[in-house]
Amino acid sequence: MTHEHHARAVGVSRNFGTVRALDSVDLDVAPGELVGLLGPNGAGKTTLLNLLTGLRTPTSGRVELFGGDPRTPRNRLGLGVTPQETGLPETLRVHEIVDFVGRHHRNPLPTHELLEQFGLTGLERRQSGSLSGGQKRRLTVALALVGRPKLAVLDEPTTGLDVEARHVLWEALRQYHALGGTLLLTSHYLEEIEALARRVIVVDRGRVLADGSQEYIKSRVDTRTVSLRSAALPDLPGVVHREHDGDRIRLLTRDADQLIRELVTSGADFRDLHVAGATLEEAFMTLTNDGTPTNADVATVDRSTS
Ligand SMILES: Nc1ncnc2c1ncn2[C@@H]1O[C@H](COP(=O)(O)OP(=O)(O)OP(=O)(O)O)[C@@H](O)[C@H]1O
Repeated sequence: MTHEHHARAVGVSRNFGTVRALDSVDLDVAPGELVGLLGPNGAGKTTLLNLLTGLRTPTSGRVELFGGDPRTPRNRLGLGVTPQETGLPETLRVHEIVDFVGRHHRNPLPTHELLEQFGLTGLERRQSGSLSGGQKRRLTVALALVGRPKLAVLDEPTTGLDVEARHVLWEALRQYHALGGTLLLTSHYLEEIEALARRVIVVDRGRVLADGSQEYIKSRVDTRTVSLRSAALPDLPGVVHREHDGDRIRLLTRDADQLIRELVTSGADFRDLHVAGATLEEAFMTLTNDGTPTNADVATVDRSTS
C-alpha cells in the first residue's frame, strides 16, 4: 500500500509534566525525501522522532507512520531507526549482530555489503565490545538500514565520529537515498545538514520555526556576515553573533550597512573587510537565538578544528 506521507505529525503537542516539549507541530515526510531536523539542545527533536516512530504518544494531535498508527507493529515494518543512544551486546561479533537483526526482515541486505558501505569491512569477527566508539556508532546506523527500510529515522547519527568516519557514513546514507530510501535525521553538525539534506526543518522550544529547502531557510533570515581583521574591536550594536578565529572576526547582523557605519564611527582599527550572505549555519543561529551559545557554536568549533 502506498501513502502520500511516510511520516506525519498533525497539530502535535507533547508535555512532560510542566515541560511542553512539543507545541502544535505539523510535519510531513514524503517518500524519497531527505529531511534534516535542526535545533538546539532541548528543542524537541528527539521527542518528535520518538512520536513519529511510536516510542511515545502525543499529549494531543495525531501522528502517522505509513498512513497508520506508529505503535502498530505492522506499520513499523518499513521503518529503520537509530536512536541517539544505543547499546550493543558486547560479546556478540559484528557479523552475528548484523545477521541477527537482518533475520527479522524479509529481504535484508547481505551483511558484507552493509559492512562495506559503512567502512566496517574486516571487523566482521570482532566482538562489538572491542569496537571503538566511532565503529560502534557506524554499526548502529548500519543496523537501521539492514532491512532496506522505506523510511530511516536517525537521531544524531554521526555524533562522536571523526571527520573521515562521518564522510563514510554520509556516503552510505546518500547511497541509501539514491536507491529510493527516505531519510529523516537530526544533527548538531550544520555542515552535515548542509551536505546531506534537501529539506531543512528548524525546531526550537518545541515549535517548527522554518521548514523548506536550504535556500528557503537562508532566505528566511535577511542576515549578513561582516568579516574583518582587527586586534581590538568594541561591542557594536546590531550584532546577532560574534566569532573569533585569531584576529579574524565574523559578525552576524541583520543590517550590514548600519553595522559598517557603526564600525567606522567607533574608530576601531580594522582591515580586510568582507560582507557575505548567510550560510545555513548563520540562518540557523539567527532563527533560534540572538547571541546565546547554541549547538551552532559547537558545530563551528568542530569545523574549525577538523
Ligand atoms: N522523558 C522526559 N521527561 C521529562 N522531560 C523530558 C523528557 N524527554 C524530554 N524532555 C524535555 O523535553 C524537551 C525536549 O527534549 P528533546 O530531547 O526532545 O530535545 P532535543 O531537541 O532532542 O535535544 P538534544 O539536541 O539535546 O538531544 C527538553 O526540555 C527535555 O528536557
